[in-house]
Amino acid sequence: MASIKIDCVVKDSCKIGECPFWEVKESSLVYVDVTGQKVCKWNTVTNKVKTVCVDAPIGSVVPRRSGGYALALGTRFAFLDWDKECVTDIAHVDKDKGNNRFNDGKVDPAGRFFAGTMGMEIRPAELELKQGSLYTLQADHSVVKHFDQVDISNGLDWSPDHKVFYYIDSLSFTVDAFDYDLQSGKLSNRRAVYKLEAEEAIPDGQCIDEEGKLWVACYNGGRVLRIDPETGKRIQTVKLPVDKTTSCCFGGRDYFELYVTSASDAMDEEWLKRQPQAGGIFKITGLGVKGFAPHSFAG
Ligand SMILES: O=C(O)[C@H](O)[C@@H](O)[C@H](O)[C@H](O)CO
Ligand SMILES: [Zn+2]
Repeated sequence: MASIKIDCVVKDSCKIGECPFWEVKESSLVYVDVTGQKVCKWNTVTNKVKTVCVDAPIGSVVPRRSGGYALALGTRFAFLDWDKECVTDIAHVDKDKGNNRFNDGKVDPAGRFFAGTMGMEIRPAELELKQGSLYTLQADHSVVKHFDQVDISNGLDWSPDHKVFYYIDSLSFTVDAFDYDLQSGKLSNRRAVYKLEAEEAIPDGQCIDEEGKLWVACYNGGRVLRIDPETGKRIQTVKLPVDKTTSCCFGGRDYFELYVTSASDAMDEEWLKRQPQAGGIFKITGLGVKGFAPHSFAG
């Protein structure tokens, strides 16, 4: 097996880099800076980062079949025309919760956009609890609410056979699974499949590989974990040179590279001096396993 290599490939520092996905047609990585209020695209060929500023904290960006992107922005689902840098609002959630914002999101294999909300943080992981919900934006632009009582809605993905939905509510310190009905988009039978150890800190973003194992980024844990959801065991730990690893996705040639986002928010000068790459994007090669192309929102 090739040895694992970790490179900081984007040095421009995000406050909270999040929600990366690979865009094959431009060999680019698209991601957000949540509190920096930016959608970013790093072109791996030109090595340039292009950003579009938005008007609220942005939880997630996903590709859209008809072109451009769908966003979970503030408490709105919206569309982004990348070339015109134009955002169009589509639907509003959590109208009764003025202090909420969207967080992580991803598109299911049928083209539904899943994204969850949370209360606004005073500091990382310090917020009013149980304010969040998990939502789906359907292809017809209607919104479905799956459940509420969420602390920090975070990483999500689907099993390779599409029968299981994996989900992280960060402050439960577990990775959960639901039975998934792809036909209806309904979730049932919630259970925990992995409980984080103390040094793994806070579970944040996640993605699945072709073997059905989960890669979980650990906020304040400076690592990504590979979890076997069938056995509930951790198979592998890959440590990174920054503590605030936030999310990950597969990309690059044949989806063999794992890209990891990170945050620099709430780090003092001394901490930033020790970890000057905080907020950067990292590429991990040599894992010997590949992931999937992202799905695009159908509407
Ligand atoms: O990266 C995210 O998903 C959130 O936007 C962050 O706010 C972190 O999850 C949180 O700070 C960890 O506690
Ligand atoms: Zn996250």
